[in-house]
Amino acid sequence: MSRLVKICGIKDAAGFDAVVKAGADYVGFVFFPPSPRYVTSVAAKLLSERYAGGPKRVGLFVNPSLGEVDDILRNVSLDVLQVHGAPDLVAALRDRFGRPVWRQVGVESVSDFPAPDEVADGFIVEAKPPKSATRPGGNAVRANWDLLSRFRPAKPWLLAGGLKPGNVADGLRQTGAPGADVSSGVERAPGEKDPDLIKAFVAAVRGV
Ligand SMILES: O=C(O)c1ccccc1N[C@@H]1O[C@H](COP(=O)(O)O)[C@@H](O)[C@H]1O
Repeated sequence: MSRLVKICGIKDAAGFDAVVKAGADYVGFVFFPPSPRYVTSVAAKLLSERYAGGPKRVGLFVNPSLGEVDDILRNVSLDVLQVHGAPDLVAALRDRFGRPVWRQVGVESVSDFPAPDEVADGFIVEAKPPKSATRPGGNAVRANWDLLSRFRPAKPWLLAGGLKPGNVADGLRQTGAPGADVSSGVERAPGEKDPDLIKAFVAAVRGV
């Protein structure tokens, strides 16, 4: 089985070009202003236009209003919406925008696993944020892989949280996840992507 790979938090041309060159399946733009990876929709559009084809564009939102997502989609074409928010919000976004919506979920126990009847098109699964965190994701915290080896949803999902080139293969094997999503593990400083780490991360996923 070929695993999927998403590189999230791209905000400049060097990072975008590295994702394309490495052959990742998805590139993520963070539309959450407090994040060091925040990018405007205009900047995301300019980056997206650097290549025809290439990775699918994922927009990351934290509890957005429908109006906010609408404004962003007027500027940049996104293939997938990745959302921190309740299942009801996911359903509303799917209805309104007619494109796949993935819900980002923090898991600490089996009771945090999404319900089998959730309408999301997929899940990004990571650890819950530490109490001191200023954002709900992208905190470089590794999920409980042993717990996730019991997560077998009917929908596609990506393992996230604290992944790096050196641990992603183990994470995928141990959890059986169909793919991986990374942000801080391919950075040299918060928000600054490192092309060599992006290349190494994608190669590590492809090697599983
Ligand atoms: O990256 C962010 O700044 C961010 C902000 C708000 C919500 C999610 C965010 N990132 C996502 O979190 C996971 C794990 O990231 P990491 O590899 O541990 O840094 C990933 O899906 C990011 O896209």
